[in-house]
Amino acid sequence: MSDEILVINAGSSSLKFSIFVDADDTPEVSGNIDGIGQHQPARIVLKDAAGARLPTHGKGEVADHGQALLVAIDAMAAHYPDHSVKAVGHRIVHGGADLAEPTVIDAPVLAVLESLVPLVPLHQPHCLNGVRAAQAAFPDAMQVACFDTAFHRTMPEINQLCPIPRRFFDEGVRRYGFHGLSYDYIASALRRDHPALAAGRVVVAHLGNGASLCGMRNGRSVATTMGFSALDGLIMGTRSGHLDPGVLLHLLDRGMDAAELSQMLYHRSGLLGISEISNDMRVLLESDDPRAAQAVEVFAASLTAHIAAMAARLGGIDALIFTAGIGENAAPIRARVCEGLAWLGLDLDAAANDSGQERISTADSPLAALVIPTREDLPILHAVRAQLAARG
Ligand SMILES: Nc1ncnc2c1ncn2[C@@H]1O[C@H](COP(=O)(O)OP(=O)(O)O)[C@@H](O)[C@H]1O
Ligand SMILES: CC(=O)OP(=O)(O)O
Ligand SMILES: [Mg+2]
Repeated sequence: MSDEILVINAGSSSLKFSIFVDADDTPEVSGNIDGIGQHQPARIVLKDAAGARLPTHGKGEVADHGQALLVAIDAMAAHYPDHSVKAVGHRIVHGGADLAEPTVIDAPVLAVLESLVPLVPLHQPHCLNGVRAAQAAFPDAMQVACFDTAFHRTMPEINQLCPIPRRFFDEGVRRYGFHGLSYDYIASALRRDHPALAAGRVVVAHLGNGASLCGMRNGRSVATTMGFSALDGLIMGTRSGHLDPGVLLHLLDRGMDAAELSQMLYHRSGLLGISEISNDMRVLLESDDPRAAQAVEVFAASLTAHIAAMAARLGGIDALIFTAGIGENAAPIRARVCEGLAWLGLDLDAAANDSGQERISTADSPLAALVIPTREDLPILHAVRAQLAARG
């Protein structure tokens, strides 16, 4: 019998999990359950410590993130029967204005997290379903919340203000920013492997289903493209990103209500909305439909423009980092963006980009471009270990 730490990352329609046994950072078993609540069979991928695929048995629909956690626990138990989970670390998308440090979840903390559901309706309910399912499955385990908003608490107030009447800021309508666990990991990987770049002006592009940029100086967040909600900034798989607010007024005026608008902006916009084919970048890159090509073009152009704007906020840029599903895997997207930033001093090494190297800019490129796979589970794991150590 051994003591394990389970790390859970509940996304909008996926649940990623990793189970750690030893003192190192390699999970014994990790998995991704995708397609949750989509009224179709979920996709379950399990891997062992060496990254090799493990067989899975689940083929049915997975209705919500609570059920997904049970699927994950079953899958884990099948491959690793002798387990006793000592602590569970959760990615919680929103910590609000008050919660930033990793926090042990008790009833009052859970109530605060519940109160933030209206701010991130696509994410926070799933995170909390995961917490409740983990509490039920492991009643004696410590549950620790780690927040996506926390990394951005260092942003100066001018980058947290929305340009609407100031009183709304005091009511909580402010730019919080998300994907902070990913940015936290990238900042630490840069400090470890590229200390000179880490000390400089860096733009990190987290390009998954949700996508955002973080502008960092000396490894700390200065500005980010997601704001009050996870809708702002870059064009995403099914979310609009930045949008003329006049469009929303027009649609409200035409009789759309808030629920319909929300459904459209979160689930039917972005790459899916423009292409009418898919939210999945792989599908769009392989398609020969002109609408797919247009969606890819709009995505890349918007991304390039936002990176340039972020560089201006930082007063210049020393490194551009690509991460998450699209950033790590979509070489054609990286190529378009890097070529569009040649005027900023980015000299792409096309062969390095196509062959999956870490550095994709030439050796003497003034602006360095790197691909660094993200590990959102690691800041959570380290926070859980610290909480366990603090409690003896
Ligand atoms: N080989 C690939 N080429 C292009 N896009 C890819 C590739 N692999 C994954 N992706 C894209 O990555 C996205 C999912 O990224 P991921 O970081 O797993 O998202 P999330 O954590 O938000 O669910 C999808 O849009 C998918 O199409
Ligand atoms: C906050 C957010 O957009 O998360 P994800 O990319 O996991 O959807
Ligand atoms: Mg994600």
